[in-house]
This record gives sequence, C-alpha cells and structure tokens, in this order.
Amino acid sequence: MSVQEEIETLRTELHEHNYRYYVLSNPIISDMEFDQKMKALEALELAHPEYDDPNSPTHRVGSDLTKEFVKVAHRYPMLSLGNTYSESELSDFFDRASRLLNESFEIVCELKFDGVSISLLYEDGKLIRATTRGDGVTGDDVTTNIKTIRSIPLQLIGSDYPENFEIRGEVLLPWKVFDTINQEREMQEEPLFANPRNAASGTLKLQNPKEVAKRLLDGYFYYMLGENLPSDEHYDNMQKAKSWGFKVSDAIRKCKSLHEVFDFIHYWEKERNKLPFATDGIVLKINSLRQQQLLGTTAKNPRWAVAFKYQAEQAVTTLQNIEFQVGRTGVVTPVANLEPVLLAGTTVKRATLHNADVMTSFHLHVGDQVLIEKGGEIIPKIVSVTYQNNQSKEIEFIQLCPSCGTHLVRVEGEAGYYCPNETSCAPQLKGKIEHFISRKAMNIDGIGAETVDLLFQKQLINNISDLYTLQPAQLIRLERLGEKSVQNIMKAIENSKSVPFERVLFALGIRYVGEKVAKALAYAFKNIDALARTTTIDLASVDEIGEKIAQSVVSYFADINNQQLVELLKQYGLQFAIQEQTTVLKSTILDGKTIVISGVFVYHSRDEYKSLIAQHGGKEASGISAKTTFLLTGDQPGPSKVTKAKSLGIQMITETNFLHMIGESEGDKPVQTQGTLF
Ligand SMILES: NC(=O)c1ccc[n+]([C@@H]2O[C@H](COP(=O)([O-])OP(=O)(O)OC[C@H]3O[C@@H](n4cnc5c(N)ncnc54)[C@H](O)[C@@H]3O)[C@@H](O)[C@H]2O)c1
Ligand SMILES: [Zn+2]
Repeated sequence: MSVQEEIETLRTELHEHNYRYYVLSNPIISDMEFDQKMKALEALELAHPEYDDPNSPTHRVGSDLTKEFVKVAHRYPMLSLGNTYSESELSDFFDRASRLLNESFEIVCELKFDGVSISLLYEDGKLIRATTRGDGVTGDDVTTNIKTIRSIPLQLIGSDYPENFEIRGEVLLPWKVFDTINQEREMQEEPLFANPRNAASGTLKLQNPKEVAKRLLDGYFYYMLGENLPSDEHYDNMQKAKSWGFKVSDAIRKCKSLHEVFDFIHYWEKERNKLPFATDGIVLKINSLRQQQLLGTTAKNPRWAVAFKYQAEQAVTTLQNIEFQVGRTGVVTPVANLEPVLLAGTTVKRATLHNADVMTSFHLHVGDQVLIEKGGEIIPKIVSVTYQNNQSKEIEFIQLCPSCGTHLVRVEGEAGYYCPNETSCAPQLKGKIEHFISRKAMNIDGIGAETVDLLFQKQLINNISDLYTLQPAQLIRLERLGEKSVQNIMKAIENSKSVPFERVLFALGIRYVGEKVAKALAYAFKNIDALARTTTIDLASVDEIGEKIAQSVVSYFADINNQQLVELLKQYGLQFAIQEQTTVLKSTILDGKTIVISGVFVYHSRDEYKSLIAQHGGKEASGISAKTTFLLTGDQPGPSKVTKAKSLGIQMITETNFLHMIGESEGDKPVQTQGTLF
C-alpha cells in the first residue's frame, strides 16, 4: 500500500468509527484502538504534508449532529481535547506551556467525565438553551431533553451571576442506571449499550423527553465562558458556578508543579473506581483565562488543556473452563470461568465470550493464561491468550444443548447457536416464566427467580399457564414461603388477569417481540386471534415490524404448543384484546383524594404509580394546590413542590408508606448495583 493509500484508508476508517460512536452511539472498536489509529494518521500526515486535507479527522471534531434536531451555532467553538496515555507527554505539555508563557502559571486538574459534552446558555439566571457539541461549530438543540435532568438548574441561586454566560459540562449516566437499562434491554433482546457514555449520548438524542426523564441522567460542569465572568481564574469560576447551583466536582485541584499533577493522577487512578459514574482520565487546564487566551487553540483542540487517559485495566489469569448458558429464547452463550483476579476494584471470576465465533477465534484450552480487560464496559472480556496450555485439547463449542441434549441450530446470518427445544428445555422454560412474571410484563410480584426455581423443582409449574392453577395449599407447604407471601403471590397472579393485552403479548416472550414491538402489534391487530391468523406480508406492513420479527411471530403461532398455551391462558381470563381505557377498581381507599407525585422511585415507575392511584379510586394531579391531599415523594423530589407542600401544610408520603396504605407490595427492587452481572 502506498503512503497515500494508507492515509486514505485510515481517514475512511476513522470517519466511519466517528459516525458509529457519535451518531449511532454504537462503537465497534475500543477507544484505545481508535486513539492509536488517530495517532498513526497524525504521524503520516506530519511526515507527508503534501497529502494534507482540512477535512481529515485529525483536524476536525467528531460530529454528533443528527437530522432530528434544530441546529444552533455555538458562540465559541466547542473543541475536543488533545489526549495522551503517557506521563512523559504531560511533561512535554508542561514544558511547552512554560516556554510559551514565559511566566509562572497554575494547572487545574479535574476528572475527565466519560459522558457527552453539553453547552448551556443562561440569561438573567435562567437556562435558555442546551446544545450538543455537534461538529464544534454548530450543535443540536436538545433543550427540552436537558430540562428533564433534575440536577441541572433551570433558575440559578443567588444574584452574582453574569447576565449572560455559557457553561459547559458533561451529561452522564450513573453506573446504577446504566446497569438497570442494560438489564431491561437484555430482557427485551435489544442490543446492549457498550458503556454509560454511549447510553448517555443515545438517551440525549431520544425524541421523547418523557423517555429521557426516565433514564435519570446527571450532569457535571467544568468550564465557564462569557464577557463578564466573576474571575480570571478558571478554578474560582467553577467555585462560583457551584454556589449558583451547578454540580461541580470536588475532585478539582490547583497545582503549581508537575509533581502535584502526577499525585492527583495517581490518586484518582484507583479512587475513580468508587465513583458512581464513569471517568476515563484527568483533564489538565491552565488556570488563568488570560494565559489560556495567550496559548490559543488549534482547529481541533485548545493548547491550554490536555487530557490524560487511563489505560483500560488489564490482568492475566487462568481459564478454568467454559460454561454454556441457555437463555429464555434458547440462545447459548459461552462464559469463561476464571481464577478470581482483582481488576478495576472488583474481583472478576467470569468473562463473556459472546458467541461461538468469538469463542473459537481464541482457540482456548483449560489452563490457558488469558489477558482480560475491563474498559468502558463493565462486563470484562478476554483480549488475548498469553500462554497456551497445549497439554489440554482445544475447547470446542458444544453441539448439544447442555441442559436437554437437543442438537443446537444456528440461524442463517447470525452468530449465535440456540436450542430449538422450546417446550421442554428447563432453562428456557424457567427463563420464560421469569420473563412472564417480570415487572414490565405481567408484574406478578412476590415471585422471584429463586421461587420460580423452587416451584419448578417441585414440579408445581412447568410452564406459564401452570401459574394460574397454583393453589395456596400447595405453596404453603414449600419451605421459605410464609402465609403472607403466599397471599401476596395469589393476589398478584389474580391481578395479572387484568394486565392489558399489549403487555400480555410482550409477556409471552415471542422471540424479538420486545415491549415496543408488542405494543405496535397489539394496536395494529387488536386481538390475539387476528394476530395468530396473520401472514408475514401483513405483519411487515406494520410500522416498526421488520421481516425478522414477522417471521418469528408467524412461526410462534404456527406451533401447536403455543396455540394450546394461548387457549389455556384465554380460559384463565387473561386479556387477549385491546381494551378501551378503563380502570379496574381494586379498592376505594383513595376515594376523594388528590395526589401529586414527585421524585425518582425505586419500586414502581411513575406511570405505575399513576395507575395505582386510579386503581384505588384516587385522582392524580400535576401541581400542588390547597386541594392536594398529599405529596407522594421519591428520591430527589422537585424542590418547588416540596416548598409549596410545606407552606400549605400538605403531608409528604414516601413510596413505601404509600404502598402499605393501599395494600400493594413493594415487589422486586429493580435498581441493582454495579457488578451484579459478573
Ligand atoms: N471507539 C470508537 O470507535 C471511537 C470513535 C470516536 C471517538 N472515540 C473516542 O472519543 C475520543 C474523542 O472524543 P472527544 O472528542 O469527545 O474527546 P475526549 O472524550 O477524548 O475529550 C474531550 C471531551 O472530554 C469531555 N470532558 C470530560 N471531562 C472534562 C473536563 N473536566 N474538562 C473538559 N472536558 C471534559 C468533554 O466532553 C470534551 O468534549 C477519542 O479519543 C476516542 O477515545 C472512540
Ligand atoms: Zn435445550
């Protein structure tokens, strides 16, 4: 390949990766690989200025512009940051600054938050616009979405803020929320987000602000711009911003020497693993704004700042064996069991191998030494084999289902193998039951994965329809279940008979029919008989339904076992047709009461609380007034609502107390902590 071809190839690749990363929020290579390619291109362009091109990815900020939003020009260009993984390059940065400034200077060290950059404009203390970085010159106007983020002030506190200024920061998705979203996506067989940054950027570009609000984004701020800023020092401006109500991290330090800078870097290399959100390095900024001006910028980066990025943490350990897990739709996933090793603050015992192709590409043997990495992703993965144990035979991907022995099959064009024995393969049956009873499906609370396992072992349930023949007397005999929980289970099963058709359809667990698809199908076909009779052609004419889904629906209903299952469920009284919006009254406990909801909830979603209020005879209202009976508060309730409630002497009730009041249970706690997957 000639040098020119090499340059062109790298440019094309980098453009493509930028697009996948910023627009699709779905990168296929690691950041480190991306940065290496970028450095390689920079080196080639430097050595061969004759092939320079102003459109090269080395000269431009990667663009996140999409066609769905209004475009807004930035007042000041929004640049990227030069980055390095090496401490000696930081010394170079320091030396260059001393040479160019030729006077003393301070460096402010901050965390490099791994989210999406955002620019906010404030006028007279009010948020007037929020814009993404876009291509650095223009960005997407995402004001409505940003306004759903509770920690971003819509009105500033105090009075010493400039009339007009811009503040920049990072929109983040906390690890906890990231885990929950991915667990939900996994259940619905939607592609998982690789890391919180991709999830945050995907969220910010959603068209429905209500959906954005549900994702519980957060925001940290790290730079102020404008004509009349309070101070010439970046550090002081950030402290001011904090006093006006912005979230500014306490992990910020003024340094006079490189020594202090390295201290900060080394300290946070370990400590950052304890933070509730992702970070990928440290940012160094010259403190004085006057000195920043003197140093200026390139087309892509300021010369007064640089990012030091931490290497993804890696470790070497021994492969003990490979386990093959069967999911509820029969898909088989190879998982590596490893000798436990400490990595990025947690003990790692397992790593995913995704599918047969990925697994066989490593040619693994029991006793191999493998290099594992935990980068932006929380699920560790195998990077390479560092020592091959040839004493042992290469581990092959299985041909028979590890649970039921059926021959596995592979769908044309897909990487995964699956067990076709839907009707009697235990992990599939159990998985289907767990899916059926889950919160977003039939919401049969009181039964968790362990109880399903127990019921299954005792042969009380073998498939989902058996749930409806369970008798309290059978349950009470099981160890671990008290009278109260048996009652709750029976009540939840009974209540599930009024769950609307679209959720029943989702609950059936038809391959590729997630929550959204189920809704689209329910509204298009109105009832299960019409859906069961339909053809792939009719199905494909429905919005959001592609050929793959259509095929899957048709083959589901062609199966006699599924036909019988649906018939049975119909007899038990489940909803198999769209209903006009009517509420089934469960009690009149809340009769005559007007309730306002505020905050973030743990046990049920806001929408579920709204329907619970209606089901118990109450009325939900959006604003507090003298008519309000009480305020149902979750975590971080809106401050204005709280103040108003207090001033009117209106009682505030927590979600647990509320659930007790109406006699509903708390169900499975949906929010789980980091690291529960592996
Ligand atoms: N894997 C891929 O395919 C792929 C593709 C494109 C880009 N990338 C990654 O993204 C990087 C480029 O992205 P980028 O231009 O957003 O740069 P960046 O993320 O490396 O650094 C710049 C950004 O850092 C953020 N930031 C966080 N904390 C900050 C702080 N305290 N002060 C100032 N800024 C702070 C800002 O949003 C700023 O825009 C690449 O280096 C690469 O690692 C990866
Ligand atoms: Zn099987």
